[in-house]
Amino acid sequence: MHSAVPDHDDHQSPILRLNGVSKRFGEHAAISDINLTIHSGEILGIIGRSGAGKSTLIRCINGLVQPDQGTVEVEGRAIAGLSESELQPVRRRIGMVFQHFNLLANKTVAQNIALPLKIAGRPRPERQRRVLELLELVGLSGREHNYPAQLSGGQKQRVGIARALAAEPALLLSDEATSALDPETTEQILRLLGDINKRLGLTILLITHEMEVIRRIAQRVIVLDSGRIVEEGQTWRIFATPQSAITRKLLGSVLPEAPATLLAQLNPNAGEEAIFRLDLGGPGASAPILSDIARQFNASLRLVGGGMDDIQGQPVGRLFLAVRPQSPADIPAITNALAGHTLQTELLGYVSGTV
Ligand SMILES: Nc1ncnc2c1ncn2[C@@H]1O[C@H](COP(=O)(O)OP(=O)(O)OP(=O)(O)O)[C@@H](O)[C@H]1O
Repeated sequence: MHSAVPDHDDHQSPILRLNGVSKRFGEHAAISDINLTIHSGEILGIIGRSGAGKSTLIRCINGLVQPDQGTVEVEGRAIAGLSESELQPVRRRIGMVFQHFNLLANKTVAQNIALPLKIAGRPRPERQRRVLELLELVGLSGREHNYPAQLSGGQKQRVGIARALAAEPALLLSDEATSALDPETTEQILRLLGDINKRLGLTILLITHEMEVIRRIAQRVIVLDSGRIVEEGQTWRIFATPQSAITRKLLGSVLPEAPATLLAQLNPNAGEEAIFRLDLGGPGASAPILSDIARQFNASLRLVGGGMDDIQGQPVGRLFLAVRPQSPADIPAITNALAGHTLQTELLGYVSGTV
C-alpha cells in the first residue's frame, strides 16, 4: 500500500534548519533551544511580543550572532565557524526586508535594487534587465529613476522587496516589513508577498508582532515568548484553538468578542435562552450544525455575535448563539451535540427576553 505523498521531498535539504539554538547575553537567555525547519515554498510566520527574541533569532540566522549552543543550516550548510568571506555567499541566499526599508537615500530606485547584484559582481546589462523585471514584479514599472524620498512608504517597501529578490535568494526574511505601514498599505504589501510566494515558489520567513499579518499569509506559525517556542502549528489551527496564554493574548484583538449588552444580561442559572460560545475550525466547520441542532431538538436558534473567517483556505470562527429549547431539560443534550461538532463549546449562561 502506498503511504500518503509527503508535502516535501524528504531527500531535499530544508531551506533553513535550526537545531537547539540558544543565545545568552550575560545571565540573560535571549533565545533558548530553538528548533525549526523551513521547507522550500512555504510561508512560516514567527510571532512574539517585544523582547521575545525575534531579533536575536534573525541575527543567528544571518550569522551576525554566533549561538552559544545549537546549529543553523542554510540549504544544508552549517554556518557555524564560517569566516566573514565564507558567510557572504550564504547570506546572499537570504534576502532581507526591513521595517524601515533601509534604502540608500542618494541612490535611485534602480540603483538600490541593483546593489546586491553589483556587490555580487554581476555584469551591467544583466543588472539592468533584472531591475526592470523586478520593478514589474513589484508593480513599480517606470519608477526606476525616482529617489526614495519621492516614494510613499508602501512604494519604498516594494523597492525593498525588489532589492531583497535581486540576487534570487532561496529565502526571503521579512523583519516586521509592514509594521511601519498603515492597514491598507500593509494589506497591499502582504498581498504582494503572497503573490510572489505563489508565482515564484519563494520561501518566506515572516517575523512580526501582529497576528493579523500571520492570519493573512502565513501557512504555519511559531509563537515565541521569553526566547522559547511556546506553540507552533498550522495557522488556522492556532487561530481556532490557541493553547498558550500568550497566543490567546496575541490573538485578543483578532477573535470576535461577545457583545457587551449580551454579557451584561447573562444570568448563570436560568432564562428563556441559553447563550453558547462556539469555536469552529477546519473541515468540520463546514457542516450545517445549526440547522441540524434546530431540527434534532426542535429548538429555535439565533446568532447574537461573532463571525466566520477563511484562514489559509480553512473556515475558522467564533459564534455566539442563543438557543431557546423546547424544555430546559434539553440543554445538556444540546450542549453535547454542539460540542460534538465544534472545537470548543461553552455555555456562557442564560438570558430572558430578546437581547
Ligand atoms: N546585545 C544584547 N545585549 C544584551 N541583551 C540583549 C542583546 N540583544 C538582545 N538582548 C536581550 O535579549 C532579549 C531578546 O531581545 P530581542 O531583541 O531578540 O527581542 P525582540 O523580540 O526582537 O524584541 P523587539 O521586538 O523589541 O525588537 C531581550 O530581553 C533583550 O533585552
